[in-house]
Amino acid sequence: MDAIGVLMMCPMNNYLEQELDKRFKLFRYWTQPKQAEFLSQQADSIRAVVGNATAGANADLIDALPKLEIVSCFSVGLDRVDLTRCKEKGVRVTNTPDVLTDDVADLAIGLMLAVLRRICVCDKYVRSGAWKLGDFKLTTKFSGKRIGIIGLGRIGLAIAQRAEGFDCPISYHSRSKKATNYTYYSSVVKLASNSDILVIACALTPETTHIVNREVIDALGPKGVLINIGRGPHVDEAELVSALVEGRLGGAGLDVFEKEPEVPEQLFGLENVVLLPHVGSGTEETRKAMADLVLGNLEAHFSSQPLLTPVV
Ligand SMILES: O=CC(=O)O
Repeated sequence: MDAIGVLMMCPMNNYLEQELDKRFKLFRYWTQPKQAEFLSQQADSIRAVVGNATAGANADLIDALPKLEIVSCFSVGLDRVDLTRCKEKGVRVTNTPDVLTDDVADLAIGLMLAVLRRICVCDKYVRSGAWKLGDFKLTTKFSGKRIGIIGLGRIGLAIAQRAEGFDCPISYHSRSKKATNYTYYSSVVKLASNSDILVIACALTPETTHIVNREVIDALGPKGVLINIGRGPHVDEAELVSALVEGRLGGAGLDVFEKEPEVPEQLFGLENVVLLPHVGSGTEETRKAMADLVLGNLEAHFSSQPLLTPVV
């Protein structure tokens, strides 16, 4: 039997790439100089697409691949996959939930601590020799701060559980109230006005795009801190930047940006902002577990076994 054609959309993980190469006929989309031509030439041999948070499968790609059976995402977020088109065409979709929850939640707490305690600025202070000239200024206590979480799914819940260890009261906003003792707000603005730290941990959908807008930022206020470990487009970034520059927001810890890897340069000089290059799940352990899930889903699909983490 001919090897099964798998199209990988962009470089994402060396181990995953090597294993795909061993088990399938792997096409690397990013190495194709003429992608439209390549797609029409290989249209009949590609049966799977492997995408991630940067490049997935949009309607054009799905339509260009008539033999496509499965999109296996090396990410938990599926905002780069046209799920509606996949459903229409009977294309299965999988992602990598659970295995990355700890890392993303750990990083969210790390960002809160880094922003409030100015950890990155302190590090620069020591390295630059400034400490010899005087002590670092006082910062803001983290333990006990009121945490508001947008999205109480797996990751939101893991953040809440960690923050409880710091005696932080937890509230949340989600589409519906959950069976928990945390305080529920049906409005994001109300959540923000009752939080010291607002964390974005929901999926990116048309409904959650710019869920953090000027009104929410103003409700969080000049002492409030925004943490985004979700997706850049959850936040109206132009509003965020002006609020930070004008001192209308107390600080921000951002792992994601609207047009990453482009990051607004106005943020570079701000001490109350911590900027990370979308590394929520970026540990050796977790990326290996994510790769194994992608491979496991593909193997299951092509041997007619139940998918490990089906979405569609
Ligand atoms: O951003 C990363 C993911 O969705 O897994």
